[in-house]
Amino acid sequence: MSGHGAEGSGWPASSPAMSSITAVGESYQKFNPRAYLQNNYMPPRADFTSEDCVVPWKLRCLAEAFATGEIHGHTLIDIGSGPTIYQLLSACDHFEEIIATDYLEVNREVLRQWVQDKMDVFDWSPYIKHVCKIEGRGEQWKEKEQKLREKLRQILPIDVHQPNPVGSPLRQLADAMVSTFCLEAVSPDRLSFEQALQNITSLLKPGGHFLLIGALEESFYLAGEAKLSVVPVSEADVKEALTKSGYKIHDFRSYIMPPGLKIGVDDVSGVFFVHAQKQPVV
Ligand SMILES: Nc1ncnc2c1ncn2[C@@H]1O[C@@H](CSCCNC[C@@H]2Cc3ccc([N+](=O)[O-])cc3CN2)[C@@H](O)[C@H]1O
Repeated sequence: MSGHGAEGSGWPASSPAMSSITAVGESYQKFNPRAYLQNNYMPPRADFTSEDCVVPWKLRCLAEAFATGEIHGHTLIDIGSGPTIYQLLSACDHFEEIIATDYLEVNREVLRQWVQDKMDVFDWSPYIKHVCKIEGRGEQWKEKEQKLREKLRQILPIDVHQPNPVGSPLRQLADAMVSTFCLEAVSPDRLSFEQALQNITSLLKPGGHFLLIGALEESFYLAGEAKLSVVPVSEADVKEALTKSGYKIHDFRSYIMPPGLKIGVDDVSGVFFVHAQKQPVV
C-alpha cells in the first residue's frame, strides 16, 4: 500500500490538494536511502564529540523524554521511519513491541536488513554507544542493539495522507507514537500537514504520548537524485497543528542549525522536538 489513490483520502480525486499529494508521492520514487543517510546521519551532522551537534541533541531529547518514566506501554509506532532506527533507541526499554512504518519499500527493506543483521547495512553502533552513555545505566551497546532488533516486530507500509494511514485500523491503538522529519517533508502545504497529523493521531490511544521531531523552515532536501519539497513550518505552526489535533504539549524545544551544519543537503533552519499527549475526548 503506497499509492496516493484518491480513494478514501478525504480529498476529491481531481482536487488541487489531491494532485499535489500525488505529486509528492511521485517525487519520492527517486529517494535514495544511502544518500539520505550519508547527508544526515554521518559527520558533520553526526558528530558525537560535541553535545552541541544536531544528532546528539536529538538523541538527548528522546532519552530525556523516556527517562521521565511517563512514556511506556505495550506498543509504540514510528511514523515515516525512513531508513533510520536511531529514533527508537531510547524507546526500546519501555515497550514490548515496536512498529516501524514507511511509504517506500526501499526504506522498509533497509530496516528489515538491519533487523536481520545482514551485511552492508548502515553502522548505527556510534548512535547505540552514545545513547547507552547518555542514558547512564551502563547498558552494553550490543545488548541495546539486540533488544531493539527483538522488539522491532512489524515494518509496515504507511501513507499519512490516508485517514487509515496503515491501510486498516491497528488491531489495538498504539500506546505511544514517534515521528521524525516526516510530516513536513511529505505535505505540500500547511493544511495537508495538519490533516496528516490528524490522520496519524487516529493510530494513538487517548492519553497516549507522542514524540515529534521535525525541520523548522525547511523548503527542500536532497536524497541522491531526488530533490524533495518540504512545507516550511515554524514553532507556532507546529504548536497550532498539535493543539488542533487534540494534544497537550508537555515539552517543546528548538535547535538552531549552526552554519557549519548547513551543508547544502537542505535549507533547514533548525530542528524542533515536542513531547505531546493525546487528550481524551470528553
Ligand atoms: N505519504 C507518506 N506517508 C508516510 N511517509 C511518507 C510519505 N511519503 C514519503 N514518506 C516517507 O517519509 C520520508 C521520511 S524522511 C524525511 C526527511 N525530512 C527532511 C530531512 C531530514 C533531516 C534529518 C536530519 C536533520 N538534521 O539536521 O539532523 C535535518 C533534516 C532535514 N531534512 C521518507 O522516509 C519517505 O519514504
